[in-house]
Amino acid sequence: MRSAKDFFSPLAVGAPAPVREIPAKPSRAIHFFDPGNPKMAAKVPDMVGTVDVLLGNLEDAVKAENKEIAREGLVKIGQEVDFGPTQFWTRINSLDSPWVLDDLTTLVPAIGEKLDVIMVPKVQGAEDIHYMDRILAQLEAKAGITKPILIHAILETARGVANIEEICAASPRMQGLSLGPADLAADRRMKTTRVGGGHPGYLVRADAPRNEAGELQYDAARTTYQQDLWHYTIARMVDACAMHGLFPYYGPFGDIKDTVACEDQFRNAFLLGCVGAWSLHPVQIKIANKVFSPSVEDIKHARRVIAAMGDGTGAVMLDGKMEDDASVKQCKVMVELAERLAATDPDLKAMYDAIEVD
Ligand SMILES: CC(=O)SCCNC(=O)CCNC(=O)[C@H](O)C(C)(C)COP(=O)(O)OP(=O)(O)OC[C@H]1O[C@@H](n2cnc3c(N)ncnc32)[C@H](O)[C@@H]1OP(=O)(O)O
Ligand SMILES: O=CC(=O)O
Ligand SMILES: [Mg+2]
Repeated sequence: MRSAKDFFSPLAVGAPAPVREIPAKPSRAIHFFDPGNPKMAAKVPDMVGTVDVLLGNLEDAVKAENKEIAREGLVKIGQEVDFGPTQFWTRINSLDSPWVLDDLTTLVPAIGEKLDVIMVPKVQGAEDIHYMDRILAQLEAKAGITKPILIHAILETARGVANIEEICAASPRMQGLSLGPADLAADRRMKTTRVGGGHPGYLVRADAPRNEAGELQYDAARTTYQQDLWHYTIARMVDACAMHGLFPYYGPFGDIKDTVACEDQFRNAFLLGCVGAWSLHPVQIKIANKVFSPSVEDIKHARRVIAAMGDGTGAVMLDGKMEDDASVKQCKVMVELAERLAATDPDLKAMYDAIEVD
């Protein structure tokens, strides 16, 4: 591990200086597209401004025989499209694949100045981030890139989850983490075959009722409550990210048609502290934009608490509830997020501006 003294030194002569703070840019939906799929690629220019992040995916979901076409397609898009307020990310192939070296040596010189973040799949430990950190510095130096490309790691191996702290702390380039529930389930030998989301078998059941004689009726109909398979990992990811100044994201929700359950899964992640989720299909962008933006009710309440709390210390009663130093901080989290999102989302700005605080 590098010492605190040289943590922020470039790892190659001529590479740009690492950032000291990860910019909190809107990233409610990280929208995946296959740059080698002509239909999807053609939609990218029109999606600019409608989604916070456009990500050209080179890894899983791109067939082995199309890896080069996808990489070339991404270079073309990167060179031709003006991304305006939308961030431009890519997911490269995994570090143990035969494609990743070509991904990096092609993308950084060709479109490195435009790429905000590189998502690295199947990260196992700090050694993977150190590898990326050094090679990116070398490539940036060689290509004369002026701003460092950030790294986003997917949490999708058991070892990656076990090493989550060292992954987050491995480089000043670390931008965030995403939960990768499909690969993680396989790697952990979980018994779900779904790409994210819940599972009807993962539940708790209400206690058995008793009959008039006081005997337990195990066969009686009982309410069951489906639980969230991903709660533990998401909560762990949120803590690690908050501690290290990074941003946590829920990953893919594969049941594209079930927009209702997708919204629930995204909302759980939002409530736990995630800033966004992946969108695999255009229909999921709207869901993420809605769920990861504080609601009008939340902002109305937060503004009332902040106003009532004055200098932010002490305790007051508002609508029959106690508010104090801690709850005003919770409210500020909401208001600051709303302001940040509203700065690039005029519809959201209009919605928040119309709120009247009584
Ligand atoms: C576990 C993981 O690693 S998840 C991350 C990797 N997976 C991905 O990136 C998957 C990305 N998404 C996709 O490949 C596709 O959305 C699929 C395969 C899920 C569904 O594709 P389709 O069956 O074509 O969906 P559908 O018919 O509803 O598409 C409607 C239109 O939206 C387009 N579209 C679909 N997905 C996308 C997308 N992600 N981005 C842009 N356009 C898209 C289609 O090309 C189609 O265009 P058309 O109207 O001009 O014909
Ligand atoms: O890459 C994502 C996953 O769920 O696997
Ligand atoms: Mg994966």
